[in-house]
Amino acid sequence: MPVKTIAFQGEHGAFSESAALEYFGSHIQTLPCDTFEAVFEAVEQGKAEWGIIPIENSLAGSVHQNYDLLLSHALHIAGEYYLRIRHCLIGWPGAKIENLQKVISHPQALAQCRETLQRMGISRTEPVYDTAGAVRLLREHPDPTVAAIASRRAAEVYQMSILAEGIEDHAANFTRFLILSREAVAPPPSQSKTSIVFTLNNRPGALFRALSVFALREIDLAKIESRPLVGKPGEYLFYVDFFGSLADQVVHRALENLKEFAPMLRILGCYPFHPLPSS
Ligand SMILES: O=C(O)C(=O)C[C@]1(C(=O)O)C=C[C@@H](O)C=C1
Repeated sequence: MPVKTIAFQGEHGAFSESAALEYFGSHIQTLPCDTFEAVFEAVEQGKAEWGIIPIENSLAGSVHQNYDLLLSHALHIAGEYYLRIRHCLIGWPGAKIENLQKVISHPQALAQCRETLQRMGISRTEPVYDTAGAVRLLREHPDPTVAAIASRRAAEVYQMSILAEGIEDHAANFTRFLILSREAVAPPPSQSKTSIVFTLNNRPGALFRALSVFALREIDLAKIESRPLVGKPGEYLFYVDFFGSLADQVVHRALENLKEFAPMLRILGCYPFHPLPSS
């Protein structure tokens, strides 16, 4: 059986790569990409069968750029995966936490460890495009006063020392990843989630009315996110995830109802739901 290629943003050792390996299994080939946009393009152009992107974190919140990319590209959400994010403070062998002057990492990782860094007396941080890339940079520029935040795997890949482990501000630190594909997966009959995006005409109660199409049918919402509608200041796109499958009559009826007054409605994907693991 040919090996499947999964595109992810970052370098070998990134959390996105760990999520891909856990979701698909270790027999896959991973394709590092510089940007999230490049992940979407790799899947569109057939360089990878699937893509994997972070969409939200339980401490630092949503990855807004990926909501925007879901809209500007025609890929489908084919799955989701929650990864427990355990951050390490990684430095040069012999480096000491008390001598650190700067910590570099992906902005999401810095945000997830902000309070711990403060407690350690480290106030200077610098964003880098991914966590594993921060460790590689550290390796290329030997300096015992600089450390990176990344996974244990990244420390192993670049053979650097772990100065502290589990430095996230809260142990319940999970990032939800989405799996992207060119083709929509067949709606799973049960235990599914569906993701949609829609616009509304701004009038009193518009969002209340939109959400009532789900509430009246007892469809359980999982997440709502709003993003600016580019070109129409003051207007928004609403991204909603709910429990249920496109194969369910009740979901079908809710979406037909929403279409009656939503100027735009797009289904981003219907996929097997992945439970949040316990921390
Ligand atoms: O930099 C990485 O290792 C990534 O995979 C990116 C990313 C993110 O963008 O949220 C993924 C998981 C963690 O939340 C921190 C960083």
